[in-house]
Amino acid sequence: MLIVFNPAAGARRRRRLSRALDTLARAGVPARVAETLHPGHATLLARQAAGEGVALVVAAGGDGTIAEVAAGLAGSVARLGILPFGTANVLAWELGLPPRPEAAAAVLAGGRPVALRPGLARFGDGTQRLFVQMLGAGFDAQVVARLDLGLKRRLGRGAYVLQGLRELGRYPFPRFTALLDGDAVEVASAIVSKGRLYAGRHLLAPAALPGEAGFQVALFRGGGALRAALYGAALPLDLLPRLPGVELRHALRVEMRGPAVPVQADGDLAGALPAAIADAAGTIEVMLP
Ligand SMILES: Nc1ncnc2c1ncn2[C@@H]1O[C@H](COP(=O)(O)OP(=O)(O)OP(=O)(O)O)[C@@H](O)[C@H]1O
Repeated sequence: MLIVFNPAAGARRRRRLSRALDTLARAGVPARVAETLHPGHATLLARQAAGEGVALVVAAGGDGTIAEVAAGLAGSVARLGILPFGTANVLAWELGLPPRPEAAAAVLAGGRPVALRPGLARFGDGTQRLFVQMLGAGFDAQVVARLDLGLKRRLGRGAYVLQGLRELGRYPFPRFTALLDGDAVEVASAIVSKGRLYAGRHLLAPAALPGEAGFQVALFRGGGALRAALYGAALPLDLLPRLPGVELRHALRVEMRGPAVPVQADGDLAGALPAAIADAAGTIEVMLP
């Protein structure tokens, strides 16, 4: 087993890592640790490990680290493990993974593999981005783009709230076109989701099913600071999907065109529109309880 550890993800991450390693050692499971040195490094480390025949490559970090490791494992038979040490850990909540390092390590040692079907975004500049949980275009990506890593370390998820409030006053909410299996909708923001949850444990897409082909797409037709503030307030109450102006639809393919609004994937800035999103070519087996 190789553990790809992102030292920049989440809080108290080194202590969490040593608690997970203790559990693995007690269970007699050999584990090697490789630290990421820069964004994107986890993909290289995972790809190399899969090429060397490592059977289980573990992402120790948040959703961004998981997505990077998954991108490195795509097309191989290596399995994905998760030690949820990030800030929001949306995928871990979605999959029912335990947050305590000891319990998460026990899943690596004795869990069952389940197929995960990531999404893949292709951008107009030719770049591609694999994502495991969700991709957002518009306001949420603007918040992610402007978020300072130091602030995130100090405040955790509160940093997103603070940055969101800052962006309310300056984001212009440009409209763009989302094509859902060819059907055009004008929106101010859109979130293309594999799962039910968003920004931690908050409900975004109640109809999402694990392993399902395609995506649940949350369409935010109206822009403006007031409306975005309302959506932000509704999110922790799990009321967002029920608000007027929020529409949820299933689609196998999503294309987004228009002004170059920012796009985030799994909580990290990924690029700007235009983007075309579909399921990635294969599945990846992830270890679950
Ligand atoms: N050594 C490093 N220094 C700085 N950034 C790094 C390093 N290694 C990886 N990264 C980047 O850190 C970013 C954040 O990681 P990640 O998403 O895993 O944690 P998080 O943001 O705390 O958690 P979550 O996404 O669950 O909120 C990723 O974009 C990753 O590319």
